[in-house]
Amino acid sequence: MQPVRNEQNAAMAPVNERTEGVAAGQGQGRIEIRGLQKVYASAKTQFEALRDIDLTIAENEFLTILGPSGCGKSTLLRIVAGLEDPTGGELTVDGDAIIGPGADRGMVFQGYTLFPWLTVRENIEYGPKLKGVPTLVRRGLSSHWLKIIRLESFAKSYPKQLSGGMKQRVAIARALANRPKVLLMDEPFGALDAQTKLEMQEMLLEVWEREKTTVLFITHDIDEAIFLSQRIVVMGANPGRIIREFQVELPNERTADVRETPGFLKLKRELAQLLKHD
Ligand SMILES: Nc1ncnc2c1ncn2[C@@H]1O[C@H](COP(=O)(O)OP(=O)(O)OP(=O)(O)O)[C@@H](O)[C@H]1O
Repeated sequence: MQPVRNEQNAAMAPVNERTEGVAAGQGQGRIEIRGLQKVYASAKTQFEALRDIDLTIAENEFLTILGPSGCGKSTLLRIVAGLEDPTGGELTVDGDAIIGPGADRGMVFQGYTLFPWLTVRENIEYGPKLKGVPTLVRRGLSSHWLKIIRLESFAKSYPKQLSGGMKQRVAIARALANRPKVLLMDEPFGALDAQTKLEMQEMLLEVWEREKTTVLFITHDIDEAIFLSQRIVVMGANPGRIIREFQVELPNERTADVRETPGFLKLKRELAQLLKHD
Protein backbone atom coordinates (compact mmCIF):
# COMPACT_ATOMS: atom_id res chain seq x y z
CA MET A 1 0.00 0.00 0.00
CA GLN A 2 1.23 3.52 -0.71
CA PRO A 3 1.65 5.93 2.22
CA VAL A 4 -1.76 7.28 3.08
CA ARG A 5 -0.78 10.94 3.19
CA ASN A 6 -0.99 12.78 -0.10
CA GLU A 7 -1.98 16.29 -1.08
CA GLN A 8 -5.59 15.38 -1.50
CA ASN A 9 -5.76 13.74 1.90
CA ALA A 10 -3.77 16.49 3.58
CA ALA A 11 -6.37 18.98 2.36
CA MET A 12 -9.16 16.96 3.94
CA ALA A 13 -10.30 18.05 7.38
CA PRO A 14 -10.28 15.46 10.18
CA VAL A 15 -13.56 13.61 10.29
CA ASN A 16 -14.26 15.10 13.72
CA GLU A 17 -14.54 18.52 12.12
CA ARG A 18 -16.59 17.25 9.24
CA THR A 19 -19.42 15.55 11.02
CA GLU A 20 -20.54 17.78 13.86
CA GLY A 21 -23.23 16.38 16.05
CA VAL A 22 -22.09 12.78 15.81
CA ALA A 23 -19.72 12.93 18.77
CA ALA A 24 -19.84 10.22 21.39
CA GLY A 25 -19.21 12.78 24.15
CA GLN A 26 -17.51 15.98 25.12
CA GLY A 27 -14.29 14.60 26.64
CA GLN A 28 -11.12 13.74 24.83
CA GLY A 29 -10.44 10.15 25.87
CA ARG A 30 -8.46 10.24 29.11
CA ILE A 31 -8.40 6.79 30.68
CA GLU A 32 -7.76 6.35 34.41
CA ILE A 33 -7.16 2.94 35.91
CA ARG A 34 -6.73 2.70 39.69
CA GLY A 35 -5.92 -0.40 41.72
CA LEU A 36 -7.25 -2.75 39.07
CA GLN A 37 -7.45 -6.41 40.08
CA LYS A 38 -8.68 -9.43 38.17
CA VAL A 39 -8.98 -12.88 39.65
CA TYR A 40 -10.41 -15.74 37.60
CA ALA A 41 -12.07 -18.09 40.04
CA SER A 42 -13.67 -21.46 39.51
CA ALA A 43 -15.00 -23.94 42.08
CA LYS A 44 -11.50 -25.38 42.61
CA THR A 45 -8.96 -22.79 41.49
CA GLN A 46 -8.17 -19.11 41.63
CA PHE A 47 -5.91 -17.35 39.18
CA GLU A 48 -4.70 -13.80 39.74
CA ALA A 49 -4.55 -12.38 36.21
CA LEU A 50 -4.03 -8.71 37.13
CA ARG A 51 -2.66 -7.17 40.31
CA ASP A 52 -2.70 -3.49 41.31
CA ILE A 53 -2.72 -1.92 37.86
CA ASP A 54 -2.46 1.87 38.08
CA LEU A 55 -2.32 3.64 34.75
CA THR A 56 -3.38 6.98 33.33
CA ILE A 57 -3.56 7.38 29.58
CA ALA A 58 -3.67 10.99 28.50
CA GLU A 59 -6.11 12.29 25.94
CA ASN A 60 -4.86 11.66 22.39
CA GLU A 61 -1.95 9.59 23.67
CA PHE A 62 -0.76 6.50 21.80
CA LEU A 63 0.12 4.03 24.54
CA THR A 64 1.20 0.45 24.00
CA ILE A 65 1.16 -2.37 26.50
CA LEU A 66 3.97 -4.79 25.81
CA GLY A 67 4.45 -8.09 27.55
CA PRO A 68 4.90 -11.84 27.21
CA SER A 69 2.08 -14.23 26.47
CA GLY A 70 -0.21 -14.69 29.43
CA CYS A 71 0.72 -11.51 31.34
CA GLY A 72 -2.83 -10.21 31.17
CA LYS A 73 -2.68 -7.73 28.28
CA SER A 74 -5.91 -8.90 26.67
CA THR A 75 -7.64 -9.16 30.03
CA LEU A 76 -6.76 -5.55 30.75
CA LEU A 77 -8.00 -4.42 27.34
CA ARG A 78 -11.24 -6.38 27.65
CA ILE A 79 -11.88 -4.75 31.01
CA VAL A 80 -11.29 -1.27 29.54
CA ALA A 81 -13.62 -2.26 26.69
CA GLY A 82 -16.25 -3.17 29.26
CA LEU A 83 -16.42 -6.74 27.99
CA GLU A 84 -15.25 -8.13 31.30
CA ASP A 85 -15.69 -6.99 34.91
CA PRO A 86 -12.71 -6.33 37.15
CA THR A 87 -12.55 -8.02 40.55
CA GLY A 88 -11.47 -4.72 42.10
CA GLY A 89 -10.36 -1.20 41.29
CA GLU A 90 -11.73 1.74 39.37
CA LEU A 91 -11.73 2.61 35.67
CA THR A 92 -12.95 5.78 34.03
CA VAL A 93 -12.97 7.44 30.62
CA ASP A 94 -13.09 11.22 31.03
CA GLY A 95 -14.30 10.70 34.57
CA ASP A 96 -17.17 8.37 33.64
CA ALA A 97 -16.97 4.91 35.20
CA ILE A 98 -16.67 2.03 32.74
CA ILE A 99 -19.62 -0.26 33.41
CA GLY A 100 -19.91 -2.01 30.04
CA PRO A 101 -19.15 -1.58 26.34
CA GLY A 102 -19.86 1.87 24.91
CA ALA A 103 -19.62 3.87 21.70
CA ASP A 104 -16.90 5.99 23.35
CA ARG A 105 -14.52 3.01 22.96
CA GLY A 106 -13.87 1.50 19.52
CA MET A 107 -12.22 -1.90 19.21
CA VAL A 108 -10.03 -3.66 16.67
CA PHE A 109 -8.85 -7.20 17.34
CA GLN A 110 -6.59 -9.66 15.58
CA GLY A 111 -9.43 -11.77 14.22
CA TYR A 112 -11.28 -10.08 11.41
CA THR A 113 -14.46 -8.89 12.99
CA LEU A 114 -16.24 -7.42 10.00
CA PHE A 115 -19.82 -8.41 9.29
CA PRO A 116 -19.51 -10.84 6.35
CA TRP A 117 -23.00 -10.07 5.06
CA LEU A 118 -22.33 -6.32 4.75
CA THR A 119 -20.25 -4.59 2.07
CA VAL A 120 -17.15 -2.61 2.99
CA ARG A 121 -19.14 0.64 2.90
CA GLU A 122 -21.96 -0.85 4.98
CA ASN A 123 -19.47 -2.16 7.53
CA ILE A 124 -18.00 1.34 7.92
CA GLU A 125 -21.48 2.88 8.22
CA TYR A 126 -22.73 0.29 10.70
CA GLY A 127 -21.99 2.21 13.93
CA PRO A 128 -23.24 5.60 12.69
CA LYS A 129 -26.41 3.87 11.40
CA LEU A 130 -27.06 2.40 14.84
CA LYS A 131 -26.66 5.88 16.29
CA GLY A 132 -29.28 7.20 13.89
CA VAL A 133 -26.93 9.30 11.76
CA PRO A 134 -28.87 10.34 8.63
CA THR A 135 -28.14 8.46 5.38
CA LEU A 136 -26.44 11.34 3.58
CA VAL A 137 -24.15 12.14 6.49
CA ARG A 138 -23.34 8.44 6.77
CA ARG A 139 -22.49 8.29 3.11
CA GLY A 140 -20.11 11.25 3.50
CA LEU A 141 -18.52 9.58 6.50
CA SER A 142 -17.94 6.25 4.75
CA SER A 143 -16.57 7.99 1.63
CA HIS A 144 -14.15 9.92 3.83
CA TRP A 145 -12.92 6.70 5.43
CA LEU A 146 -12.76 4.74 2.18
CA LYS A 147 -10.44 7.42 0.88
CA ILE A 148 -8.22 7.37 3.96
CA ILE A 149 -7.84 3.58 3.87
CA ARG A 150 -7.48 3.63 0.07
CA LEU A 151 -10.27 1.19 -0.58
CA GLU A 152 -12.65 3.41 -2.55
CA SER A 153 -12.78 0.88 -5.36
CA PHE A 154 -13.77 -1.84 -2.87
CA ALA A 155 -16.76 0.01 -1.39
CA LYS A 156 -19.20 -2.58 -2.74
CA SER A 157 -17.02 -5.62 -2.03
CA TYR A 158 -17.73 -8.08 0.77
CA PRO A 159 -15.11 -8.96 3.44
CA LYS A 160 -14.41 -12.38 1.91
CA GLN A 161 -13.18 -10.60 -1.24
CA LEU A 162 -10.49 -8.70 0.71
CA SER A 163 -6.96 -9.59 1.81
CA GLY A 164 -6.12 -9.72 5.53
CA GLY A 165 -4.54 -6.25 5.47
CA MET A 166 -7.53 -4.78 3.65
CA LYS A 167 -9.90 -6.30 6.20
CA GLN A 168 -7.98 -4.71 9.06
CA ARG A 169 -8.03 -1.35 7.26
CA VAL A 170 -11.82 -1.63 7.09
CA ALA A 171 -11.94 -2.72 10.75
CA ILE A 172 -9.99 0.42 11.76
CA ALA A 173 -12.21 2.64 9.59
CA ARG A 174 -15.34 1.00 10.99
CA ALA A 175 -14.18 1.59 14.57
CA LEU A 176 -13.21 5.22 13.92
CA ALA A 177 -16.29 6.09 11.83
CA ASN A 178 -18.17 5.68 15.08
CA ARG A 179 -16.13 8.56 16.49
CA PRO A 180 -14.88 6.89 19.67
CA LYS A 181 -12.81 8.83 22.16
CA VAL A 182 -10.59 5.80 22.57
CA LEU A 183 -9.40 3.14 20.14
CA LEU A 184 -8.59 -0.21 21.76
CA MET A 185 -6.42 -2.50 19.64
CA ASP A 186 -5.47 -6.05 20.61
CA GLU A 187 -2.66 -7.32 18.36
CA PRO A 188 -4.59 -6.08 15.33
CA PHE A 189 -1.75 -6.84 12.90
CA GLY A 190 -0.64 -10.11 14.49
CA ALA A 191 -2.01 -12.30 11.70
CA LEU A 192 -0.53 -10.27 8.82
CA ASP A 193 2.63 -10.97 6.86
CA ALA A 194 5.69 -8.86 7.73
CA GLN A 195 5.41 -6.37 4.85
CA THR A 196 1.67 -5.81 5.25
CA LYS A 197 2.20 -5.36 8.97
CA LEU A 198 4.69 -2.52 8.36
CA GLU A 199 2.31 -0.85 5.93
CA MET A 200 -0.54 -1.11 8.41
CA GLN A 201 1.58 0.41 11.17
CA GLU A 202 2.34 3.42 8.96
CA MET A 203 -1.32 3.76 8.04
CA LEU A 204 -2.35 3.62 11.68
CA LEU A 205 0.07 6.40 12.61
CA GLU A 206 -1.22 8.56 9.76
CA VAL A 207 -4.78 8.04 10.94
CA TRP A 208 -3.88 8.69 14.57
CA GLU A 209 -2.10 11.93 13.67
CA ARG A 210 -5.12 13.03 11.69
CA GLU A 211 -7.88 12.02 14.09
CA LYS A 212 -6.08 12.43 17.42
CA THR A 213 -7.91 9.63 19.14
CA THR A 214 -6.49 8.09 22.29
CA VAL A 215 -5.06 4.69 21.34
CA LEU A 216 -4.48 1.80 23.73
CA PHE A 217 -2.57 -0.81 21.74
CA ILE A 218 -1.48 -4.28 22.74
CA THR A 219 1.36 -6.28 21.29
CA HIS A 220 4.21 -8.59 22.16
CA ASP A 221 6.23 -7.25 19.20
CA ILE A 222 8.94 -4.88 20.47
CA ASP A 223 9.56 -3.18 17.09
CA GLU A 224 5.86 -2.57 16.63
CA ALA A 225 5.57 -1.08 20.12
CA ILE A 226 8.46 1.35 19.60
CA PHE A 227 7.47 2.36 16.08
CA LEU A 228 3.89 3.19 17.04
CA SER A 229 3.93 4.52 20.55
CA GLN A 230 4.52 7.68 22.52
CA ARG A 231 4.75 5.58 25.67
CA ILE A 232 5.26 1.87 26.32
CA VAL A 233 4.09 0.11 29.47
CA VAL A 234 5.75 -3.27 30.05
CA MET A 235 3.83 -5.95 31.90
CA GLY A 236 5.13 -9.06 33.58
CA ALA A 237 3.27 -12.30 34.29
CA ASN A 238 2.23 -14.27 37.40
CA PRO A 239 0.58 -12.12 38.47
CA GLY A 240 -0.01 -9.74 35.58
CA ARG A 241 1.40 -6.39 36.66
CA ILE A 242 3.16 -3.32 35.34
CA ILE A 243 6.92 -3.64 35.67
CA ARG A 244 8.20 -0.55 33.88
CA GLU A 245 7.28 2.22 31.54
CA PHE A 246 9.19 4.03 28.81
CA GLN A 247 8.62 7.32 27.09
CA VAL A 248 9.46 6.86 23.40
CA GLU A 249 11.69 9.81 22.54
CA LEU A 250 11.24 9.68 18.78
CA PRO A 251 9.54 12.26 16.58
CA ASN A 252 5.76 11.83 16.23
CA GLU A 253 6.08 11.92 12.45
CA ARG A 254 7.70 8.51 11.88
CA THR A 255 8.83 6.88 8.70
CA ALA A 256 10.23 3.40 8.18
CA ASP A 257 13.87 4.55 8.58
CA VAL A 258 13.26 5.57 12.20
CA ARG A 259 13.81 1.86 12.94
CA GLU A 260 17.52 2.30 12.10
CA THR A 261 18.10 5.28 14.40
CA PRO A 262 20.28 4.94 17.54
CA GLY A 263 17.35 5.95 19.77
CA PHE A 264 15.13 3.20 18.36
CA LEU A 265 17.82 0.53 18.59
CA LYS A 266 18.80 1.49 22.15
CA LEU A 267 15.21 1.24 23.36
CA LYS A 268 14.80 -2.05 21.49
CA ARG A 269 17.80 -3.52 23.33
CA GLU A 270 16.51 -2.30 26.69
CA LEU A 271 13.05 -3.76 26.13
CA ALA A 272 14.43 -7.07 24.88
CA GLN A 273 16.61 -7.33 27.96
CA LEU A 274 13.71 -6.53 30.26
CA LEU A 275 11.38 -9.07 28.67
CA LYS A 276 14.09 -11.74 28.74
CA HIS A 277 14.53 -11.36 32.49
CA ASP A 278 10.89 -11.24 33.47
N1 LIG B 1 -11.79 -16.63 31.26
C1 LIG B 1 -10.65 -17.01 31.86
N2 LIG B 1 -10.66 -17.92 32.84
C2 LIG B 1 -9.53 -18.29 33.46
N3 LIG B 1 -8.31 -17.80 33.16
C3 LIG B 1 -8.24 -16.90 32.18
C4 LIG B 1 -9.40 -16.45 31.47
N4 LIG B 1 -9.01 -15.53 30.55
C5 LIG B 1 -7.68 -15.43 30.67
N5 LIG B 1 -7.21 -16.23 31.64
C6 LIG B 1 -5.82 -16.37 32.07
O1 LIG B 1 -5.33 -15.08 32.43
C7 LIG B 1 -3.98 -14.94 32.01
C8 LIG B 1 -3.88 -13.70 31.15
O2 LIG B 1 -4.53 -13.94 29.90
P1 LIG B 1 -4.51 -12.86 28.74
O3 LIG B 1 -5.21 -13.45 27.57
O4 LIG B 1 -5.02 -11.58 29.28
O5 LIG B 1 -2.94 -12.75 28.46
P2 LIG B 1 -2.18 -11.99 27.28
O6 LIG B 1 -1.04 -11.26 27.91
O7 LIG B 1 -3.12 -11.21 26.47
O8 LIG B 1 -1.62 -13.23 26.45
P3 LIG B 1 -1.42 -13.39 24.86
O9 LIG B 1 -0.35 -12.41 24.46
O10 LIG B 1 -0.98 -14.82 24.71
O11 LIG B 1 -2.74 -13.12 24.23
C9 LIG B 1 -3.60 -16.20 31.27
O12 LIG B 1 -2.86 -17.04 32.14
C10 LIG B 1 -4.91 -16.85 30.94
O13 LIG B 1 -4.82 -18.26 30.93
